[in-house]
Amino acid sequence: MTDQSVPEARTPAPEEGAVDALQEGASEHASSLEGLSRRKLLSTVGATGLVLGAAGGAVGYAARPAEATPLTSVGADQVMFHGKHQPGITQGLQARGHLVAFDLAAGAGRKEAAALLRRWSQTARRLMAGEAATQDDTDVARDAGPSSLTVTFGFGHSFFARTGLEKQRPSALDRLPDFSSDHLDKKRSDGDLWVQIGANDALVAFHALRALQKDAGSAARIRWQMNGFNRSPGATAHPMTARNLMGQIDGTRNPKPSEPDFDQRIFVPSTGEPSWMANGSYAVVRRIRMLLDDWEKLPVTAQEDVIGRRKADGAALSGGTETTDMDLDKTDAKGNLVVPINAHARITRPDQNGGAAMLRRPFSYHDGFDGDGVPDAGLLFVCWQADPVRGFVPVQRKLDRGDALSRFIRHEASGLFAVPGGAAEGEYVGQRLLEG
Ligand SMILES: C=CC1=C(C)c2cc3[nH]c(cc4nc(cc5[nH]c(cc1n2)c(C)c5CCC(=O)O)C(CCC(=O)O)=C4C)c(C)c3C=C
Ligand SMILES: [Fe+2]
Repeated sequence: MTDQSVPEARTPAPEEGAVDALQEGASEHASSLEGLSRRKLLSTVGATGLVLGAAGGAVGYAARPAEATPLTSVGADQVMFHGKHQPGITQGLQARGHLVAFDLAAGAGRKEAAALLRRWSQTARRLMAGEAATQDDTDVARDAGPSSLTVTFGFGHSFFARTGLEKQRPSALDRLPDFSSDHLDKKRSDGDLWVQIGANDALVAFHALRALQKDAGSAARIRWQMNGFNRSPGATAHPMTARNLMGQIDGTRNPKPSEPDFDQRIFVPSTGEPSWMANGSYAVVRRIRMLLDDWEKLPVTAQEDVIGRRKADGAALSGGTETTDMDLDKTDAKGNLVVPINAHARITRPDQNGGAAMLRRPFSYHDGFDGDGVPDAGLLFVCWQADPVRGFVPVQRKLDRGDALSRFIRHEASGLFAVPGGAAEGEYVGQRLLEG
């Protein structure tokens, strides 16, 4: 029963009286609480019908049975760290996200990078399983289950020169072209290493962020960090496509894993080049500010023309429901196209871009208000593809020439990262690059 791999410092210390209560029907569990992982503790007591909670107004952690309070599935949901692909690509949107870029420290090279990726992978595996990070865990995520935590690691263009691995740099990682409408802040762009953290609990996500930052030690320092969010699971009456901060249903036409060409579009094939990128993917990250003061002045019908879809239910302006195919040729009584020629959802379609497709998996962000009250809010646009030159780039080139949405958004930061395939048991992410 006891999981010796979990540091004692992270085990819950039941409040006085709590153990007594636990012993009613669960004495074997109460006596072996020491050493249980956070997740195992929750599921074990859950199975006995008892749930530990921090109820009762106690300061800090109080393992106290809260009768008939089930552990919600939000906390219990777990994503596996090991697998063919890294986590955090095909999973559903999480309520909380941190995007962080690190630069290797001066003097740190391939050896230090390998040790760092090993440490990071171990930490990510533990945290995603609901376990403690280290002996001196901060307890920030104590009481919570894994909460669908995912941690994803990527390498930026500059990583390869710093580690003497230029020959291993994929051509797909060539720098993105300049786009005429870009307003990029270089300090918040690019980076040697990129980490994406997502979870359905804000404390679980922050806990992972802090643990990974500590793991970086003297090998790497944070270059930039962005914090994002999505709707909380269970907030809507039934599962729905997400909304963004413009109020639109966003994600409707994302490629679906059930589609036959999904893997081909999103992942480097297992026989792909370079071989260390087998089953990996490329993430384009753009911090896109929404000019909400301008957007919110538009009547809803004008907003709908900008996108080409209805705001309420996401259906194409040509009719039907959210999932009905858009009729690009449909005209109204006056002969005008019902989906305007410059509508964002028309212009970005794969069939209008030589098949270019990407999996969009964004977080919204809000970093307060500028001095004049203008919101600094928008989309941390993260999209995944097997090759950005055939995914993001042609679509963004077209958007850069001006679609109807362009005057309401501004690209303020950018990054492109090679995200290797998932680590097998006993391996760390990027091992085939760093030790190959
Ligand atoms: C370069 C790629 C894209 C950027 C940048 C982008 C920014 C952006 N998009 C929205 C809102 C919506 N986008 C929608 C569809 C859509 N957008 C892209 C690409 C980029 N968007 C694609 C490939 C698609 C799907 C096209 C298709 O296959 O039909 C939609 C419609 C609903 C949907 O399908 O998701 C909305 C709404 C915002 C707000 C934004 C920048 C802030
Ligand atoms: Fe879009």
